[in-house]
Amino acid sequence: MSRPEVVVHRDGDLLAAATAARLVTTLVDAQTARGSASLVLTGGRTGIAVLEHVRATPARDAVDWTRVDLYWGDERFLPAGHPERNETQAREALLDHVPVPASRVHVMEPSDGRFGDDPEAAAEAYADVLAAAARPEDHGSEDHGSVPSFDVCLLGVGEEGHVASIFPESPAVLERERGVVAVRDCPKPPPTRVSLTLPAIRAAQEVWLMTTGAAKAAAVATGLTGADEVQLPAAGARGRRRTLWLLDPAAAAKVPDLFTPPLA
Ligand SMILES: O=C(O)[C@H](O)[C@@H](O)[C@H](O)[C@H](O)COP(=O)(O)O
Repeated sequence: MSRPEVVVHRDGDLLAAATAARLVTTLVDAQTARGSASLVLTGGRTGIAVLEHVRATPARDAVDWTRVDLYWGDERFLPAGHPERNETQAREALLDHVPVPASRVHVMEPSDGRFGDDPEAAAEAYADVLAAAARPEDHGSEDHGSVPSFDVCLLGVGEEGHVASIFPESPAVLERERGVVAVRDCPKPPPTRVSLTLPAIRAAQEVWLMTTGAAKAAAVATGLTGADEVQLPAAGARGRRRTLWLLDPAAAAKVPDLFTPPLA
């Protein structure tokens, strides 16, 4: 597992633009090396802003969108097309604007989908989707079920240190075997969600935690300086090859000097 690195961008808009540029380059590199690329999307303001910037940059055409597999780190368990679904927001921000084939957009089931109002069944179905995409060489040291070694996993960070829908001291953060779980009574609305677990996130080659604003500063500093993942799930979100915290100055304000390189 990789050691976290920190990049501090001058403001939130620049962070989203620079992360979009980083993402385009990383997807191109993965396609050059392997023929296709895989990306885990996140909900939240920063994650969606990054997708809007990808859409706006002419460099997005350097990516062969017909050879990108898209997954979600978590989904708000709502009816299909609901404006609060992470899928709906990602489609509007980017996916409706690039030629990604429907067969490569791996959504978590909505609450009016194949399994109706049963988030546990939706989670199990998503675990099957991931298992079908995993290759033998993707198996890592953790027993997370079978999960592809995603090229990049994007994550937002909550004020109390949640990532995806993995909240402090919740059943999801304690999960060691399954790669996907249903989440109930989630403190951030809506209360019912489906989420990857930390072991599944750690199957990714690169994990990018993106956040802005003073409200996140304590969680960021604690997450970077040795917190227990059960108390602060972001601390346990690491990539196999790279773990990047992409911050604005307000979110980075409490990070010890050692971690904060000059503004980018
Ligand atoms: O579906 C969601 O709500 C998320 O995936 C969640 O984990 C989000 O990324 C964080 O809460 C940060 O959200 P902001 O970027 O809006 O602060």
